[in-house]
Amino acid sequence: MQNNNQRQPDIPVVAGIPDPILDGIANGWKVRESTEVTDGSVIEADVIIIGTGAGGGTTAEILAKAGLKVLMLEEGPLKSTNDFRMDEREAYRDLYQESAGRMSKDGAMSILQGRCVGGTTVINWTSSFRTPEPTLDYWQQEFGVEGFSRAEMDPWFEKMEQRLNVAPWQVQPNENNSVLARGATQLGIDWHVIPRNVSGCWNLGYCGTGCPTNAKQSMLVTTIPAALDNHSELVYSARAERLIMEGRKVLGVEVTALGRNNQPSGKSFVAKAPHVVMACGAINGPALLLRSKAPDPHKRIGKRTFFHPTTFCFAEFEQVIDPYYGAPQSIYSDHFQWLEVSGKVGYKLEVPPLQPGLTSVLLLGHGAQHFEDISKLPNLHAMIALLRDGFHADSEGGSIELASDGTPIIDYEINDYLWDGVVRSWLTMAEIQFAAGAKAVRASHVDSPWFRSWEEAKAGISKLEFRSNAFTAGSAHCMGGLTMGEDQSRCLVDSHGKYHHLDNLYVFDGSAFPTSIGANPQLSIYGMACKQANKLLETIKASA
Ligand SMILES: Cc1cc2nc3c(=O)[nH]c(=O)nc-3n(C[C@H](O)[C@H](O)[C@H](O)COP(=O)(O)OP(=O)(O)OC[C@H]3O[C@@H](n4cnc5c(N)ncnc54)[C@H](O)[C@@H]3O)c2cc1C
Repeated sequence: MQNNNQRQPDIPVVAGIPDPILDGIANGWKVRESTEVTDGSVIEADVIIIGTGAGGGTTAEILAKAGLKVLMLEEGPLKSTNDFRMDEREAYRDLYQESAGRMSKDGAMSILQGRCVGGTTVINWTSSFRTPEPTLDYWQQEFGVEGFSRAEMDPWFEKMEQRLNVAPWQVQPNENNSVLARGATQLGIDWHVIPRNVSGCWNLGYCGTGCPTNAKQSMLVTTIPAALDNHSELVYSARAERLIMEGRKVLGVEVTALGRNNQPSGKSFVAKAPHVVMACGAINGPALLLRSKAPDPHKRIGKRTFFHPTTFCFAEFEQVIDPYYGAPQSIYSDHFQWLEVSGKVGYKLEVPPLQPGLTSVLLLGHGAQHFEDISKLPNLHAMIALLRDGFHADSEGGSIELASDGTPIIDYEINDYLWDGVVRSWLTMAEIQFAAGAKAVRASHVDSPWFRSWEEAKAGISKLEFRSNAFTAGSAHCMGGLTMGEDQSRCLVDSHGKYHHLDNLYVFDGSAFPTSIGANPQLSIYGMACKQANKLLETIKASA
């Protein structure tokens, strides 16, 4: 057991760890920064993969190992082991979309998403869940998705779990996570240990700033090196600007070479291949298709974009929590998740890591009160509830539009249906925190005081008013926008991930989900991409 009154020692800067990317480049991998590609030139390949995150990395390894010449295009920079210094400021600037400042159009939801080689897998918190069965069933019933039953998907999940070393976390949870387990046990709420995709994890807690020890089995240290070992090519800081199309065929991709500060360098090139896989994730995937004016007879591009809108509840404890150290998410509860599949919104309970920069934003407020709140950080705990959006007529998701410069605008509203879930989740979290021994609890709403007892919180939280921008609704789970299913009037890609209205375009990433997942999405994407990339491989072989 951890002694809560004993502070953990300062963690030294991690040094002397091998850097697989630098080693690979030294050994002759084909890796170029986009500005090294000759302006106006054409790169040819068997398959182009746009984006190198969960979907892109998985696909690249499978196709490259089968002997195909794969070209990976990634808009973000290439950063690796030696660049990851557990420094929030550097990480948000270098590894996140819009330097971690991505927001919904009304400013009410903060959206964290990756932008680097390896995508969001480089900065995620390693929780690894298979797609819940009710979600798979719902997709089949509502969208005609085929081949995604529990029995059909499990072998693909198992394959990726083995590839990425997914296993329940064996180490004692940190105090931040223990609060959830303790409070839930007190109240008879069931909880479980989270499986993580790590190998030899040092338990540092800074997964969100890039793993400095290569323990996190992100695409950066697993599938991308495997693809590069098998004669693939990677061009980074390379933004797919537009698809080049003729009739029902994609001929190639216009690529903008990004230079300093992620801005266009003035150079561009074209990539050509008989098959193009989009794996640039939700938000940016739909934006690419909108910029390209891709065929969309039913105006579905960007529609049904989901986020697991996430609510926060903070608690102050007498004992030290040190919420920034240790595996970020190791305990969860689905007690309130599946009470009704498509009725009132369900939610998953987890515990986020509280690095100081992130926490100062999430805590809301300003001035002396904010200073006082953030000063309590070593004794603070936070719990999150991830609302399962997309399973109800009043939860149709957001939509993606284009700004005048072609960048995505995210229109997503917290409506009455979701607000009901927001309030219920705050009540649940506050009750668990008090049951675990919290001395004060605060919902992440500007009008919420620090409540001193569960009775006070119960009365106070129910009175908090809905106002856009008055409370924290964050998201680290961007999903949907290019709905998968066989009903072409509602869906854009078929159950194999092929775009319905083009013959050689595929979407293998989280944007294809017809709803949110109801669990952290990475393993759903790995399993789905693994299945779909193998199917694509069969198709390519059959047509050779
Ligand atoms: C802080 C944080 C913590 C998280 N924790 C977890 C967790 O614990 N468990 C879990 O399951 N999930 C977690 N997630 C989410 C999970 O990592 C993502 O859902 C998943 O990686 C998405 O996979 P993807 O393939 O759809 O897209 P991504 O992994 O985001 O990859 C898309 C890639 O495409 C690139 N790209 C975009 N547009 C273009 C373009 N036009 N041209 C070229 N490249 C482009 C992007 O830069 C990016 O690298 C977390 C996310 C965040 C932000």
